Amino acid sequence: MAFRILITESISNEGIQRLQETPNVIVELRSNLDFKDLTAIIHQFDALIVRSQTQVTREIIEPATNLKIIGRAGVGVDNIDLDAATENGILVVNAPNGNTNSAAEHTMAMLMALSRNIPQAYHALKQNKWDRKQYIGVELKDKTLGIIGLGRIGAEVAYRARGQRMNVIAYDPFLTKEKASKMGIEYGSIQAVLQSADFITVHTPLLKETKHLLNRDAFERMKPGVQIINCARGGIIDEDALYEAIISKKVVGAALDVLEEEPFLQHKLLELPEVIATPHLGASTIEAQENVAVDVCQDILRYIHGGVVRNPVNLPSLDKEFYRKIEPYFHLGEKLGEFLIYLADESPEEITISYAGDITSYELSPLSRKIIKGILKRHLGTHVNEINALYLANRKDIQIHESKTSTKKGFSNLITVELKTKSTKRNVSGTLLNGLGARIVKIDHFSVDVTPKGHIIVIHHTDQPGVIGKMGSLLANHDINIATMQVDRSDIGGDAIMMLKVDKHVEEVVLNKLMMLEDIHYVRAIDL
Ligand SMILES: NC(=O)C1=CN([C@@H]2O[C@H](COP(=O)(O)OP(=O)(O)OC[C@H]3O[C@@H](n4cnc5c(N)ncnc54)[C@H](O)[C@@H]3O)[C@@H](O)[C@H]2O)C=CC1
Ligand SMILES: O=C(O)CCC(=O)C(=O)O
Repeated sequence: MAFRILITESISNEGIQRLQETPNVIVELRSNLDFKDLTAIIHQFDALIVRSQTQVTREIIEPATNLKIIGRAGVGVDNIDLDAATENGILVVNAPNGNTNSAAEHTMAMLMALSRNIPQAYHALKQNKWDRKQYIGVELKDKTLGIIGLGRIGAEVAYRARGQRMNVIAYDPFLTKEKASKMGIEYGSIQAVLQSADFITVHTPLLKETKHLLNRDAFERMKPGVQIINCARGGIIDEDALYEAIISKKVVGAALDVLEEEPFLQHKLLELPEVIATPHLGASTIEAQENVAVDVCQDILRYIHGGVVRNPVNLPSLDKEFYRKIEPYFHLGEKLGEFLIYLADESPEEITISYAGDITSYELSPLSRKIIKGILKRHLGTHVNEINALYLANRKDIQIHESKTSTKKGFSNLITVELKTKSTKRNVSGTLLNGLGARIVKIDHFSVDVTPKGHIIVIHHTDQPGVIGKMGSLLANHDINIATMQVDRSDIGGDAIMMLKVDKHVEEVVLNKLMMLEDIHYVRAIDL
């Protein structure tokens, strides 16, 4: 079946072409959709690509029953309801690197236009006013630029501002004094930035914690005559507080590329002569648009081809080399989860995943997600995937524990998954045998050696002469061929387990007959 991609905003052809050239991919460009149209057609698509204007809310995501991936051609994902995407198992990818330069350059353009009143002077000239007194500016040299948020763009702005011979002071929760000093800038608390800067530029994402970061209280702490730049997100600045600070002359200029509601046309801030603005142009360069379109489209193609996406937003990111090494364990882990859930008679309450041996040198959370997916998918079906596995487990009040030890437990690598229900605990262990692939090597306290693939019957019985024979005859009577058999027991005449690999699915009626045989405690038919 074709993979259908909907693109709702203008993105560079460089990216679109790559999608269009891929066999079995259908691309629809629909930049004129309103909310209602989008809600009505979204179920037809496997992927959605947006920039910053399309609001991908829960109301869009919930009817998107076929949607698997949302690509954001840019950095900020505040227009996408990530919780709703994660809950619905939809991967979100973005393009975080492609527009860094452009946004940093735009910030510098705004800073310079602001300090020299360029837009206002140009506007006056266009109205035949030759006014040189009104538009006296200030030099940037030796002024202090305060940067709040020293990530990709903030750091690029810092380097450029140093080039303008400005002093730079920055606050970012991840910035250290050492890192700041290596960059030739000063490390400061947010208060220090607010109090000492002549110009303040914000470069954080819009989050709960950064909403109205520059509020009345923040403006009060600033130096009189400060100027403000926002090329990040509307909402980081409280617009009413900024308006008041300009009216009171505390703030003498503001350059805004973004406002809380976009598109913005008739905003009270735009009426103030101290405010200059652009219509969210930070990333609007040929280069940035090509970069982000190519990056996001390539990630969508990687997804289609089963590869590792580079810029996942709601999944841990995996590097290619790491993925190559851990991928065989993904298969084993998911199969262990699928196997184990068949042994549980009640709903799972706790899942404990224990890793032992060399595998513990890797970051294991992606593997744990696969195992949990394997456990949940028997009851939740294809709805569960590695994106929402943790969320769904959480919603079902299943506790997840993970432990690891580099000490080898009989195998160079061993994964043990334990499933606790109200009345039982069952566990299964698996390993990757060098050159031989995945094996289940332990079920509860019994040792086995079974490939986690195909049709398997697990029989728990009492170790008695004749049990195996009766089983074999019953299966033969139903035309079920046994391919391999494994038996282990705790002691002579004690608890025993039998694992039969058979050539076809075993029907319920046959299982019931097996259960009726003497000395049988339980029987499970597992299809992996
Ligand atoms: N105007 C435009 O067209 C564009 C806007 N952007 C926006 O620019 C912003 C920055 O983008 P990037 O630098 O790529 O992101 P980034 O993720 O590389 O950097 C964000 C930084 O903000 C810091 N931060 C988070 N909370 C903070 C807080 N409370 N106080 C101080 N720092 C905090 C983070 O630690 C991080 O270092 C984003 O909001 C993004 O959406 C990005 C590209 C273009
Ligand atoms: O031009 C765009 O799509 C907006 C870019 C942007 O704001 C971002 O990447 O966060």
